[in-house]
Amino acid sequence: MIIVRGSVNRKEYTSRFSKGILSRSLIRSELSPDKAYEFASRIEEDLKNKGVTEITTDEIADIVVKLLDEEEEKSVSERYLNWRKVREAKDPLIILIGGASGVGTSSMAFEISNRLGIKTMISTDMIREVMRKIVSEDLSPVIHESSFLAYRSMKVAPPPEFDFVLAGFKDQVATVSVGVEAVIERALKEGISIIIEGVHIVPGFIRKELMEKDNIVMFTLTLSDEEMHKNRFYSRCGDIWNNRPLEKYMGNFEAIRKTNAYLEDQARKEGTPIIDNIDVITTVDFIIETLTETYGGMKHVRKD
Ligand SMILES: Nc1ncnc2c1ncn2[C@@H]1O[C@H](COP(=O)(O)OP(=O)(O)OP(=O)(O)O)[C@@H](O)[C@H]1O
Ligand SMILES: O=C(O)[C@@H](CO)OP(=O)(O)O
Repeated sequence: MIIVRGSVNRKEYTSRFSKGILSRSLIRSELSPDKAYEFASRIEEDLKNKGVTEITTDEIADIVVKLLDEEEEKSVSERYLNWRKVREAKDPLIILIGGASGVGTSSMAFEISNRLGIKTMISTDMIREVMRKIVSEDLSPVIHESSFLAYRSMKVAPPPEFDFVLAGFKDQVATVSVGVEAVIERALKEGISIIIEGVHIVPGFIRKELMEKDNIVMFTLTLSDEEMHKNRFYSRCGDIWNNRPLEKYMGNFEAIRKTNAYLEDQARKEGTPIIDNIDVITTVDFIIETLTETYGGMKHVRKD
């Protein structure tokens, strides 16, 4: 039996060498499950042949990187190392992924959570749903509508020179942002990494003293191609569990595109990393590389 020594959140642990655990971290680096399991089996076999009975996670990582560099593209070992940088950091990582309805924030959040092994993920739609139960429609009518339809329930119509769709959208975002900040503060207090995604993650709406922390990183997803954006709604409505009617989004597509343009403007104004969410791998690589540049720097890697 091979004993593995490692540490998580500065707590030392020992466990038996597991091909399954090693395979999962290789799959996160975009290796196919079969190849990941084959690599894990070869590494275990090699350790046994050398009579190794105890090894550290860092030593395993060195063996993995050497093998990946010998047999795979450089990008695979880079992904593997990026993932370890983020996991070894001493501060919890709070990733905020915003974008207009249908752009792909939920899907990208799921991909990133898999790639980085971040287990906690919440959507701003869920936060809004909780707020709807607590805050009555009389008190805050704007949160009881979709973001792109919030204008319909504004108590006072905006001045004629204002865009009414964006006036309602901003009202709802400002209100739901209070809930988003509460989740961020709780994650910081508990010391857990989390991904928060949704239309209410808008640059400029989260308190500056939170956004100035370099373990809180926001991304804005956009879709410059309107047809591709429309197709995203068709694709989502094809999901078997989907109960959101396609007509609602197609019938308000122009309003949704206005929120997309507004999100882009806010991202440019606030210097928020923005990506055209055309392709899953490109988007995920962009987010991971940006995180590694900002968050993965030496100042975050655990010293002890
Ligand atoms: N990069 C991508 N490439 C191809 N398809 C994508 C991509 N991102 C998302 N999709 C698909 O687009 C559809 C909408 O994605 P998703 O549900 O994540 O959007 P959303 O932004 O969360 O929407 P909403 O905020 O309204 O829930 C889904 O069917 C998803 O599979
Ligand atoms: O408010 C919105 O824009 C969307 C975002 O997902 O939510 P709903 O499905 O309630 O319209």
